[in-house]
Amino acid sequence: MRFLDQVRAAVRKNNSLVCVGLDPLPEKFPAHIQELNQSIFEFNKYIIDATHDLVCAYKPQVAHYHARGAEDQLQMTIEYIKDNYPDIPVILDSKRGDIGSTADQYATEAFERYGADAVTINPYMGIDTVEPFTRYEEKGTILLCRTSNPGAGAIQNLKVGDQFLYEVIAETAMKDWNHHNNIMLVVGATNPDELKRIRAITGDMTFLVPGLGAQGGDVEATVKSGLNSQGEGIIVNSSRGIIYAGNDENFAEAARAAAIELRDQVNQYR
Ligand SMILES: O=C(O)c1cc(=O)[nH]c(=O)n1[C@@H]1O[C@H](COP(=O)(O)O)[C@@H](O)[C@H]1O
Repeated sequence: MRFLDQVRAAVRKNNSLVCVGLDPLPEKFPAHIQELNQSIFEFNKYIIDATHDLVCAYKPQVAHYHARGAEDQLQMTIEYIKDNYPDIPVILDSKRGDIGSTADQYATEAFERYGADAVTINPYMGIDTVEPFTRYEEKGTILLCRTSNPGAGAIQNLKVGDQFLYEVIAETAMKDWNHHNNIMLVVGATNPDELKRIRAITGDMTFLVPGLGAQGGDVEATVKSGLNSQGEGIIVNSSRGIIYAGNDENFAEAARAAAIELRDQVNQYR
């Protein structure tokens, strides 16, 4: 099934636009999890089991695994989701971007080695660096457009003629690059005005929207600015706000409660 169809089906099945970010930091795990072999995988398993009926996607962020030499646990996490909750798509957050021949390898890594359903990439090197990903027609390619971090505006809000640079990215992605209808954009929840402008440019395109929870994005402004004409079109990510909601024996229940709260807040404004 195509990534966008997988997301749409999961959104409807779970009545949720929430994506849980799997950004493991072992030092933040509860003590009884820290003691386990393969603690990253064990932690993720609890979080996934506790939230799978509340989400439309999971998003493991690769640096959290690579930094600890835990690629095997990333692979096991993705396999666990595929084996147990095959309706929930997996977005590999790797923000790759490189010349075509290298991008080929990154696409192989994301889609063949890890079996991800979608991947985040940096589009600033141009179409030849994006195509190795979009060529996988069933998979999703999610381009950084207007990111959530504090320094983003200094570059992404530069004026190019009478447009902002992030608007050029959005328009180019939609009009010139989206031959297989499998491109999406990252638009941070910390910038509802930009979210609204990008929605106006891109019709019903789907956005990955990180920045709620730990980064302080406003749920109401995000949802109202980001929804498409179907009352969908945003995959709202929270990582730390959900997975570290508790840090004792009941951490999985706390994560579940945080995911329910975010799902319900988002749905309130749909
Ligand atoms: O591509 C991303 O996922 C991403 C883009 C962006 O603009 N901002 C952003 O925070 N992210 C990622 O989204 C997650 C946000 O985590 P929390 O702030 O803990 O919810 C992290 O994995 C970030 O790497």
